[in-house]
Amino acid sequence: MTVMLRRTPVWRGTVPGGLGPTVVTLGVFDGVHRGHARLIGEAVGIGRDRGLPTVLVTFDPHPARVVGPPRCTDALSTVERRAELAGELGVDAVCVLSFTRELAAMSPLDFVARILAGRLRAAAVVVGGNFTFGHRGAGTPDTLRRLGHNYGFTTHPVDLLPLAGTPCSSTHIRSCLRSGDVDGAARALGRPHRVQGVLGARGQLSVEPGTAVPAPGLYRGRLTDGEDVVVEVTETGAVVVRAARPRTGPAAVDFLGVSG
Ligand SMILES: Cc1cc2nc3c(=O)[nH]c(=O)nc-3n(C[C@H](O)[C@H](O)[C@H](O)COP(=O)(O)O)c2cc1C
Ligand SMILES: Nc1ncnc2c1ncn2[C@@H]1O[C@H](COP(=O)(O)OP(=O)(O)OP(=O)(O)O)[C@@H](O)[C@H]1O
Repeated sequence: MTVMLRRTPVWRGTVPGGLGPTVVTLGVFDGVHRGHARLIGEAVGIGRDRGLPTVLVTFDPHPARVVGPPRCTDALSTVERRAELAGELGVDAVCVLSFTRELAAMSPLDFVARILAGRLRAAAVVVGGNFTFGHRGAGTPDTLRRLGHNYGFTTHPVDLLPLAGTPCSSTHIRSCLRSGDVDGAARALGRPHRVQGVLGARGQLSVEPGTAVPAPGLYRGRLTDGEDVVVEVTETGAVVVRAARPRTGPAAVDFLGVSG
């Protein structure tokens, strides 16, 4: 288990002693979209009311890369960016669980006993109404509520934030990006979609494999140092930044809209 504390770059190891009891919110949280923000807001509120730290528990890689039917899991954010955004929303610590086949095989009871109650000493658990966990996704918010009676935590299922009739979801944002609808992605995220990577001499932005980039086309973008740029996504999915002031090295570009 990796733990990242706000203003601490990366903490690797077990949950630091003295962190618990905690308020825990659970899920992948890719992109930290507006629905996730509702959930995190609820968790942070409970943490403040009870005087407890709020811990966001996330999974890496995306569980759907390890188990279940294949589906698009292109990453809307790196784990570090997820942690940064969660920190901005008031989360005190982020635990990254390696989603392995071994973890996937854990029963809901084992996950609660060993991880939620055992290591995190959860006093409250906040999840979306559609959250599932444990082998074959058998655990639900109701399972958490029942187990919580024995393990001493309260369970807080949160209604899913809708977006034009359907729940706001990472899947919806990935689908917006695949069709080049960066405005739709931004509406669900609550901010422009950001792609991080390393800028090369000809403006090419090298990104981690499996990063969600918009459909091929030309976009208005902004580098995180504030410069407005044109960004081309090529037919092969390469990202090329056309900046007046070329530079190289680590960079991030926000997709503001379609160009032209
Ligand atoms: C301990 C544990 C075991 C899991 N086992 C499975 C599994 O066997 N099959 C599966 O499709 N998903 C499994 N999952 C993934 C969950 O169903 C779910 O995708 C994950 O908890 C992320 O929730 P979210 O999609 O609401 O963010 C497991 C999750 C956990 C925490
Ligand atoms: N629209 C929403 N409103 C409130 N909570 C949400 C919403 N969408 C997801 N959640 C909750 O946020 C946590 C993280 O969920 P998850 O990362 O699976 O989001 P997602 O957007 O549904 O992802 P994906 O589309 O990839 O399945 C879970 O507890 C989930 O129930």
